[in-house]
Amino acid sequence: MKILLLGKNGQVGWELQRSLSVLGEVIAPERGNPALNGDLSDLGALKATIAQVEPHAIVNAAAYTAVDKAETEPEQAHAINAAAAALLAQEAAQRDAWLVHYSTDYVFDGSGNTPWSEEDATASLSVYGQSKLEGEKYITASGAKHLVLRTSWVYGAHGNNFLKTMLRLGAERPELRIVDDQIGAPTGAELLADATAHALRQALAGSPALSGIYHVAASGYTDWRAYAEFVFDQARNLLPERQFARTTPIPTADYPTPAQRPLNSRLNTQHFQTTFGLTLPAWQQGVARVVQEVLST
Ligand SMILES: NC(=O)C1=CN([C@@H]2O[C@H](COP(=O)(O)OP(=O)(O)OC[C@H]3O[C@@H](n4cnc5c(N)ncnc54)[C@H](OP(=O)(O)O)[C@@H]3O)[C@@H](O)[C@H]2O)C=CC1
Ligand SMILES: Cc1cn([C@H]2C[C@H](O)[C@@H](COP(=O)(O)OP(=O)(O)O[C@H]3O[C@@H](C)C(=O)[C@@H](O)[C@H]3O)O2)c(=O)[nH]c1=O
Ligand SMILES: [Mg+2]
Repeated sequence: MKILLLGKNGQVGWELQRSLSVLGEVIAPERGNPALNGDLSDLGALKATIAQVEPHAIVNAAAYTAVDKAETEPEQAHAINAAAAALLAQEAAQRDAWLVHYSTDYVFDGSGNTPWSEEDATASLSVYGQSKLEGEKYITASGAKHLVLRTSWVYGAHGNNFLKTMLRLGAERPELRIVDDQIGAPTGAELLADATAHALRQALAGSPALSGIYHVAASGYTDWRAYAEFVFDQARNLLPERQFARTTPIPTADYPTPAQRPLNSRLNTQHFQTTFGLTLPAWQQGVARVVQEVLST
């Protein structure tokens, strides 16, 4: 079993190097390596890499994830999140290989307050979300066997994310103003990588009928301010001698950003849990572990 992993140095890619290793040989090219190039902005090189590896499964954890920057770099976001996804799907279809790909809560407009299901209508508010949505559409239309895993608010000890930003800023400043009207589930890169490996194992052994879009996120939900407050509570318990910022809740209108973000990012994960027989734990569990890991390094 050969698995081609793209984006090995990202939050999720880093954890996939570990979690996929029990399924077979994981080949994870660096981008820009002339011998085996994993650059998603070079479609010719990407095609050659796939031809050289002849994988049974392609797992794509690479993406353009700079949400605000994407507003002024739509071509780059589109190239990585949509055009490269289309090529991966085409190459997977030709070889009858599985394609695992990640998408986002930002494909939704964030209306209402109930969790979004897979079949709910998409309407992205941002360039990033639109580019991810386009990538999804290419994949689902390609005929390739696919697992498109939509997730939310990813964090991990490795890489950049809101949790680590909070620990850094919270140690420097007395007060942080944080939005409390955007709700969602912080999802650990470790959880996502483990869930991916379990689902892919079943997909490889099972039927193409498992092919589809799935929502995969930790259970429960919070808002960004309450999430930050939980992070600081954990941090204060671990390091009582240190000071961490107090947080002040603000509405999204008071925190202007280039990209508009959905207010309701909750994802209904029932379909994923029942299809693959997995239980997605409460978001607090992984956050507590990663706070501990980050503060001990
Ligand atoms: N982060 C989040 O909160 C969420 C992420 N997702 C999705 O989950 C997936 C994984 O995200 P996450 O791990 O957080 O992302 P990261 O931003 O941590 O990692 C993305 C990786 O993609 C790589 N990459 C970017 N451009 C290219 C390129 N042209 N060629 C090759 N590699 C490239 C980056 O490389 P380099 O390090 O060199 O820049 C980086 O290692 C993505 O599909 C993302 O859209 C979904 C919901 C939430
Ligand atoms: C740093 C900071 C952020 N915020 C707000 C801004 C924003 O609404 C929210 C989160 O900020 P971030 O920039 O970390 O979030 P963002 O980069 O938009 O995170 C998103 O990334 C992409 C890749 C996804 O797919 C999404 O699921 C989501 O995780 O917190 C504050 O209110 N105060 C602050 O001090
Ligand atoms: Mg970000």
